[in-house]
Amino acid sequence: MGEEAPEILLDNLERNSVLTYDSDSQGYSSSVVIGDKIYVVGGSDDATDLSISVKVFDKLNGKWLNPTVLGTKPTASKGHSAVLLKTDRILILKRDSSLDDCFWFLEVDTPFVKKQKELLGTEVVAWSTGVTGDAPKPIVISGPSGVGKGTLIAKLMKDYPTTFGFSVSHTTRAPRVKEVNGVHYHFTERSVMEKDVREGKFLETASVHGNLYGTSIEAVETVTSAGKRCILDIDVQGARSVRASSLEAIFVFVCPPSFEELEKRLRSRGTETEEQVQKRLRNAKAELDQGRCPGLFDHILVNDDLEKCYENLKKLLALDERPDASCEPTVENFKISVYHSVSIKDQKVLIRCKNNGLEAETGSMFVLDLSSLKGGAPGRTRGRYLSASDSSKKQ
Ligand SMILES: Nc1ncnc2c1ncn2[C@@H]1O[C@H](COP(=O)(O)OP(=O)(O)OP(=O)(O)O)[C@@H](O)[C@H]1O
Ligand SMILES: Nc1nc2c(ncn2[C@@H]2O[C@H](COP(=O)(O)O)[C@@H](O)[C@H]2O)c(=O)[nH]1
Repeated sequence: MGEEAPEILLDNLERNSVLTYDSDSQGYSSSVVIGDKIYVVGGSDDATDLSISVKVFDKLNGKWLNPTVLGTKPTASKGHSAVLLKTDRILILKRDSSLDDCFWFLEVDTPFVKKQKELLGTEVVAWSTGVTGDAPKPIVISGPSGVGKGTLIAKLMKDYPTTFGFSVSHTTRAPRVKEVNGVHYHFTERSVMEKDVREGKFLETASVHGNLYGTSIEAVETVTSAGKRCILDIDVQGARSVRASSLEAIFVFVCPPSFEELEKRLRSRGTETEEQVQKRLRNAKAELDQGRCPGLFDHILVNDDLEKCYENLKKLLALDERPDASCEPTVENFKISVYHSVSIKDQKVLIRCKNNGLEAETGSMFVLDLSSLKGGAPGRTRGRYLSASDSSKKQ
């Protein structure tokens, strides 16, 4: 496309959103105007790129900006529609896709994207996929080293392997004897991890006991894409960063019954040198103070008797559990056809699918309720409630 402004051919939608045919790349793209920028979604020049591409044209200086694209990208489709929602995100409706792959949100100015723009110093956009219902929130488990976080999480994962999934962190620390790369951690060189941090691949990072640790956006997405509830084992600094992010989670702080017992557990684990044990115990004092800071953690658990603590953890997770997404009604035979139109009215996106281009009266209409949407990048956009009207069955 060179330095030319995107050519807007067909104004088929309200609110600055149009579908275009991009003759250079032989693919459909849509252009959405927000302020001084035009977001061109799709129509990649790169034949090897199997995902929907994003380009940004700056109207002020007449230049194309190459944005950093965060999150899992949607795979390319045979076409899509784009609808501007407020001024911070664009809804992309993929044609001929299953319900689970049809609704995507391209965030262009949400709080998460704004923060990443600041951090990276580049233009940033972030993808988030829409999921039905109020999927259960991720669980952040923090507490001083040796308190038993890993032990409690291992029990949960063993008892509920299809419900919970562990967010595998990155760390620059050396692996312990029984630790497996990719299972317990992604063991990484500091320079590699720092580069990934600069490229915006991390939800949070912290320097803990002299090493760098971090949760990548991909680690969380891998778990949620498998339909599981994500568990993060991170330190208090990490919990604070996640709290400040747009990832809505439940925060649990695990305390030892006493400092002496914590020291005993840490030593009996036998994985650290004396010098490292001393460092971890020093840090534990500060962590215990911060853990009690009001507003950071939703629940505090004392891990005295392991079985009792585990029972309490399970109770609080059940308490916070939202109705299972699979209980949400679903639309039968949902598919966005070639001939469709999209409009917004009263917080609702109306999608009219016609059987062909001529018969205006036949086909189906689907309604997406915008008022129930929450969350978003770096997680999923939850609360995607869709209903069908006229010839389509009601959910
Ligand atoms: N309630 C408990 N009573 C006695 N020992 C326990 C209890 N919970 C855990 N432990 C033991 O304490 C040691 C430390 O536990 P664990 O490795 O799970 O801690 P952690 O909080 O994950 O530590 P780190 O943050 O360093 O990874 C382990 O040897 C574990 O078996
Ligand atoms: N902020 C983050 N903290 C993390 C992450 N992964 C683990 N941790 C915390 O580090 C300490 C030490 O862990 P260890 O395995 O070396 O004993 C512990 O408190 C973990 O909770 C992370 O991704 N981010």
